[in-house]
Amino acid sequence: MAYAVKEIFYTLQGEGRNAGRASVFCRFTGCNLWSGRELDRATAACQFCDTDFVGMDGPGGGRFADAQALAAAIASHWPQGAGGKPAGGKPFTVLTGGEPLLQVDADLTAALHAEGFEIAVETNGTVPVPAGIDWVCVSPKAGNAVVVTTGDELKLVYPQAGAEPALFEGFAFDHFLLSPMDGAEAAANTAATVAYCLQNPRWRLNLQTHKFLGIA
Ligand SMILES: C[S@@+](CC[C@H](N)C(=O)[O-])C[C@H]1O[C@@H](n2cnc3c(N)ncnc32)[C@H](O)[C@@H]1O
Ligand SMILES: Nc1nc2[nH]cc(C(=O)O)c2c(=O)[nH]1
Ligand code: SF4
Ligand SMILES: [Mg+2]
Repeated sequence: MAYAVKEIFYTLQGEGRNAGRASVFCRFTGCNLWSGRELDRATAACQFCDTDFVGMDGPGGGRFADAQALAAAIASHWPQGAGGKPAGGKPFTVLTGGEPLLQVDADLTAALHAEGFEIAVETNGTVPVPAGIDWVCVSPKAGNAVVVTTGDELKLVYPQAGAEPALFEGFAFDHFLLSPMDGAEAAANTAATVAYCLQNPRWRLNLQTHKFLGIA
């Protein structure tokens, strides 16, 4: 099938347990919880999104006709070392969006594995995960039923009325992370997140390090 991609870029993963790891980000167009238009934000199922995922007009974006074409485009962003081989370290890609699992399928994960990639996904947890994802990060959104209750890290934006952390503690994840909600109340949300983690040591603070580093 074809894939609609907003942008592809090479940076350090800014968040979660893979923070600091060199990564090719592939941002898919579109989300099931918001149109991406500011006019619709106040009535959307997810209202605090910090990301532009509309269209295919970003760097490296476009429509890719099949899985091989998209996997090759992602691979072209990984640095080449001596002899034209990938530079040291296993090539790593983060599939995000928008909601990547509206488009990611087993054809794409197989094509990325054939290119040598380890594959992470950032998902809102409302769509089942296809075969072949190596690292699953679920970030629940209040009011939207989570169907992905197993994975590697559960990264909850805090605070969200109706998505209190305790609701997710029975899920089967290796890591439970709390991210302060960015936006107008970022400073207060950061203080509240620190206080929550101090009171509830099961949860660890997650910071969006790329934002204060000033990298993509
Ligand atoms: C833009 S989303 C795309 C992936 C997927 N749709 C999701 O929500 O997980 C990537 C990550 O950014 C987080 N995020 C979005 N807006 C945020 C905000 N205002 N503050 C903190 N994290 C935010 C999401 O919760 C998610 O973990
Ligand atoms: N550096 C960097 N790390 C990220 N981790 C998750 C991101 C996302 O937008 O999904 C993101 C992003 O956009 N940039
Ligand atoms: S689910 Fe993810 S991409 Fe969709 S609006 Fe919310 S944060 Fe943004
Ligand atoms: Mg982001």
